[in-house]
Amino acid sequence: MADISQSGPVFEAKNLFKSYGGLRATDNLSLHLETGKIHALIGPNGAGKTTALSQLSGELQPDEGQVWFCGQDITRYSMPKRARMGVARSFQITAIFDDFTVAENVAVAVQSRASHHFSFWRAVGRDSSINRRTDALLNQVGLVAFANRRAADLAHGQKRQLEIAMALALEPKVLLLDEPMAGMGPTESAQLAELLEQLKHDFAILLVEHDMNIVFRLADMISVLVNGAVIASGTVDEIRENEDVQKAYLAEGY
Ligand SMILES: Nc1ncnc2c1ncn2[C@@H]1O[C@H](COP(=O)(O)OP(=O)(O)OP(=O)(O)O)[C@@H](O)[C@H]1O
Repeated sequence: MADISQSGPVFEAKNLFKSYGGLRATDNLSLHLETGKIHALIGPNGAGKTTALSQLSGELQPDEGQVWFCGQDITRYSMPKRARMGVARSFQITAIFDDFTVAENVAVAVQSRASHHFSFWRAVGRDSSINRRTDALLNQVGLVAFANRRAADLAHGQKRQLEIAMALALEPKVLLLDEPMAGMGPTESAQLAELLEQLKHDFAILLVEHDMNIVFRLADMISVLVNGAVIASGTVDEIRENEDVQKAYLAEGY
């Protein structure tokens, strides 16, 4: 079992390298995540953000380097195993069933978690505990009013909220969010940003995001990736003022 009582970073990447042929997509990448903080990973198109995220989630193995979670080396663990331990990647591991209602989708996720978590069933009735947990998750992400709506009929932003509820059903400690605002209008983005701000108190969050307004609003820490390497890491103010970042990235109008 992972030790979650230790202090310090809950999740850490140490000196990751990943190459495709002659292309170094990840070049000595290190970063750490702490509970209560959002760490944004930004960089121009092709900088290696998705490749990095995939190594953190377990979808991709690094050529070199390590990934640590709660004091345990999880580098060789698969994505499902990491997810069960508490490392959730949204929005690619969660598949919404279009013909199910919103509540049914969340209930499926709750049930799948429960099947790996025997103590969940002790002393409580099976269905009522699933329903209670489902209701709590719908409440947490602001979808209670849509519980009985077909998932296919949700607006784009609501689907993202549903995906977050499904990710939270896994009882994660770490949330790896891959461009959660993609395809959203300003109102939906603002709503999701508000939700992430609430969630961050309980989780360690890595946010890969193109929308710099959202990044500057939400992030506690920012790492800037260029050609697979972190060229700067710091607070929002530090990154805004960093000349290398301005030259390599912000000046390009991102
Ligand atoms: N499976 C692969 N085979 C070969 N090259 C790859 C593969 N996956 C990614 N790459 C290359 O690695 C580099 C980093 O890609 P990646 O998708 O991680 O960047 P990104 O920062 O997420 O880009 P974007 O912001 O456009 O999504 C790119 O040059 C890309 O073409």
